[in-house]
Amino acid sequence: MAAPHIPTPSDLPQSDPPALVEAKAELRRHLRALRAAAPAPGAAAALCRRMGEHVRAVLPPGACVAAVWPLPGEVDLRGLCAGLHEDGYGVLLPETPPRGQPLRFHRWCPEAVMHRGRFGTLHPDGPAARPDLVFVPLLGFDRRGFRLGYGGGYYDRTLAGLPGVPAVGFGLSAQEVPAVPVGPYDVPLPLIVTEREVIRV
Ligand SMILES: Nc1nc2c(c(=O)[nH]1)N(C=O)[C@@H](CNc1ccc(C(=O)N[C@@H](CCC(=O)O)C(=O)O)cc1)CN2
Ligand SMILES: Nc1ncnc2c1ncn2[C@@H]1O[C@H](COP(=O)(O)OP(=O)(O)OP(=O)(O)O)[C@@H](O)[C@H]1O
Repeated sequence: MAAPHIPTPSDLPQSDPPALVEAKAELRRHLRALRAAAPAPGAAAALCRRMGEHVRAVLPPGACVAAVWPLPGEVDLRGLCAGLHEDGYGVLLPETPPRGQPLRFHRWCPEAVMHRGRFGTLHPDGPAARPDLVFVPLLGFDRRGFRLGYGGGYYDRTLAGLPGVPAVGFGLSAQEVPAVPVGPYDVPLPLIVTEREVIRV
């Protein structure tokens, strides 16, 4: 059997084709509107609980988990971050670099000084660190593990630079769609946690 073809930067276009960019933008608008409706009571707390259970099942204390500091409208992971920190896990949060670069992760603790970054994000002061697991925020997702974010391509680029590091998508079940439109850089997530289930692809 022929070896699978792994695309390299030299044979991939620099961005998605225009029709795909438009299809993703349209779905983002739809998902943002959907998200603006109040989520089911308890759904965010249930999602955070499942995410914490997943970390504790697959990683020993001392390991580093990359989460995100909430942007408006997103599930708030700050309680999860505090709980993991309390249990001895390293908690990392992303610094958002200029578009085209991968995210840089910094260690967070409850006393951390937070800096304002691009697109309204906040990240902790302090040294950069390598995660042992990356939680990936989802605006939308499908059962094949494909995801849609805010369109920066940040996570696709970041995960491409962290081979072997488990990536776990997270979102509310209301964010599931039949099929996310995908391009050459979109790599499916092996695992997605929602408030209802853990989807293994
Ligand atoms: N909480 C959180 N942090 C995160 C992400 C995320 O999805 N959620 N990211 C995931 O990659 C990175 C930041 N990526 C982003 C990329 C683009 C935009 C953006 O274009 N924002 C628009 C408008 C947003 C809106 O319509 O509300 C803007 O600020 O103009 C925001 C974040 C890293 N940190
Ligand atoms: N590894 C990569 N190398 C080069 N270009 C990439 C890479 N990953 C994604 N891109 C390009 O970045 C652009 C944005 O990607 P996409 O629309 O998939 O973002 P997203 O996954 O929704 O955003 P995010 O990852 O920031 O949440 C697309 O044009 C895509 O082709």
